[in-house]
Amino acid sequence: MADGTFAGRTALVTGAGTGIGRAVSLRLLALGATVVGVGRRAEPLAETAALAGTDRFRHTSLNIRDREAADAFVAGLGGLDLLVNNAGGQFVAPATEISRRGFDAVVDLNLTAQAALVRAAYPGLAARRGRVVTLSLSAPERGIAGITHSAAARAGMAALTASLARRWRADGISLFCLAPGTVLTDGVGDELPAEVLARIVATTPLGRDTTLAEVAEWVAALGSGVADAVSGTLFEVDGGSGLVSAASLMGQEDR
Ligand SMILES: CCC/C=C/C(=O)SCCNC(=O)CCNC(=O)[C@H](O)C(C)(C)COP(=O)([O-])OP(=O)([O-])OC[C@H]1O[C@@H](n2cnc3c(N)ncnc32)[C@H](O)[C@@H]1OP(=O)([O-])[O-]
Ligand SMILES: NC(=O)C1=CN([C@@H]2O[C@H](COP(=O)(O)OP(=O)(O)OC[C@H]3O[C@@H](n4cnc5c(N)ncnc54)[C@H](OP(=O)(O)O)[C@@H]3O)[C@@H](O)[C@H]2O)C=CC1
Repeated sequence: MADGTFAGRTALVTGAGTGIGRAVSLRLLALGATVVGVGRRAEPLAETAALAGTDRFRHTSLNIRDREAADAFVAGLGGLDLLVNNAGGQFVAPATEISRRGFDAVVDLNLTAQAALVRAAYPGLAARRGRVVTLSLSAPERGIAGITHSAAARAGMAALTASLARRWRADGISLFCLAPGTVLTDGVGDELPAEVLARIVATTPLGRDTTLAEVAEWVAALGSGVADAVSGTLFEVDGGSGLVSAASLMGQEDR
């Protein structure tokens, strides 16, 4: 993306204090955007602000699962050029060991709360003919044993994105899902043992992880408008890992 691509544009990035959300925020800022970063914890957001070194980064503690607070916050932003629905995640567990509360928490974070953010952002996006980029997982519709709750939620978000794209085209709004392969963030490191991560990366056809810089550039490109001939699509920017990793994150004994 060329310098200044986002000058005068405003983006909301969820999960902006860590990993992918931080990298995306810094890239959008470098391209001239004003970025509103949210997450539950103030400290990582403040670290992103220090790295950004510009008053074009504004940050606020917000739990996107707190529906009333999230709706009010998004409404208060007014016109919005880009929503980056990045806050998400799950825990790895056999399907038979996921409690009702555990299932609900993951579906709430990765589908219901993300969908509510998109809904809340609609007036602001329509005012600016804006875009939505939702971070997702590769090939959720082909199944990912070990994170069945998250695969179900991400497939739901992909379906919602496609459904809204059909209707919101008339308002000039484009929506995308972006599934990176393995991005070696602290978040994924906390979630999966190092040997599992190494196996996933080693079996990726490209032979490596997806870098933060690659993910950030893809989000910037999708958010910029260069891809507006497309809408409603899930892009798998994963080095082919979705082709081979749909089997299991856990091993054959998973139920
Ligand atoms: C993996 C492939 C590539 C993907 C990479 C990434 O996504 S990188 C991004 C990586 N980053 C992230 O993933 C970060 C985002 N993740 C999160 O914010 C949270 O982990 C959460 C949303 C998944 C749960 O949020 P919350 O605060 O609502 O959770 P809570 O503590 O209140 O528990 C609710 C229920 O869940 C249950 N439970 C929890 N852990 C386990 C477990 N290991 N086992 C079994 N169950 C578990 C817990 O027991 C409870 O049920 P119970 O016992 O009452 O019946
Ligand atoms: N890393 C990878 O290999 C891959 C990652 N992804 C997806 O990309 C996204 C970012 O992942 P990554 O950067 O690696 O992981 P992180 O764990 O670093 O990022 C998750 C971010 O979301 C925020 N967050 C979590 N829950 C909430 C909430 N309820 N309200 C507000 N913010 C919340 C966290 O901040 P806080 O805790 O302060 O709220 C954190 O900043 C996730 O959706 C992840 O599933 C997809 C495929 C692969």
